Amino acid sequence: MTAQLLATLKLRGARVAARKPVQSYAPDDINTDAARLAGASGEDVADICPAHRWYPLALAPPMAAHALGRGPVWMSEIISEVRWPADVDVGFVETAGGVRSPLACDGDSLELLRRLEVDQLLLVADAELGTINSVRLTLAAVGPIPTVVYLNRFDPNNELHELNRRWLIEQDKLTVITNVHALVVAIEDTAKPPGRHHSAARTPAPDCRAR
Ligand SMILES: C[C@H](N)[C@H](N)CCCCCC(=O)O
Repeated sequence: MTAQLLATLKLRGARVAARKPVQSYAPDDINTDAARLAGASGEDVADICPAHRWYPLALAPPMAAHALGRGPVWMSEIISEVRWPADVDVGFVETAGGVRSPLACDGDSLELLRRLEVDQLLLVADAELGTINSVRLTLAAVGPIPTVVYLNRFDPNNELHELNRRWLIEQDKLTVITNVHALVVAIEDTAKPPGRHHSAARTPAPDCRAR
């Protein structure tokens, strides 16, 4: 979804950039998140996610790093590796998992958003049963960051999807978007260049003891 969003913004003339500070993925996944983002933004994939932050194992990144025998992942390091080109209108930071999913031994996606001073959250949620709970829990964790909720795989003919959408708008007073074109318009209306960024195991525990 982020890749489609980037590609559409770019087609409409915006200078876009994406960052994925760390990625983990199934070893047979040849189209990683960073590769998809690079295909959409036109950037070098290593600018999106440095090669040494690729962990080919479907676990949270610090767990994957440990299981692969790689060094520990630290928040300060992955944050210091996030650099933006000078001439960008909209920058996206893509996290991994949910906001409380570990990104590093000493921090999660929520901490990344805070430390990067993200000024807008694009919360991608499933349109299906359970979405209201997960949206509410996420927003409770995140606190007062302007947020757009995007309901992924929304089918307007699906009554549950439509009831979920209306509940989040009417009861929770959220901005809820269900198609990429409406999302593009919302982002174009509110985008600020990054600097203020925009956005978005069964193995042994990782060794996070020593730096
Ligand atoms: C491998 C997968 N696609 C993601 N990159 C990692 C998701 C980690 C979730 C961890 C958790 O919250 O328990």
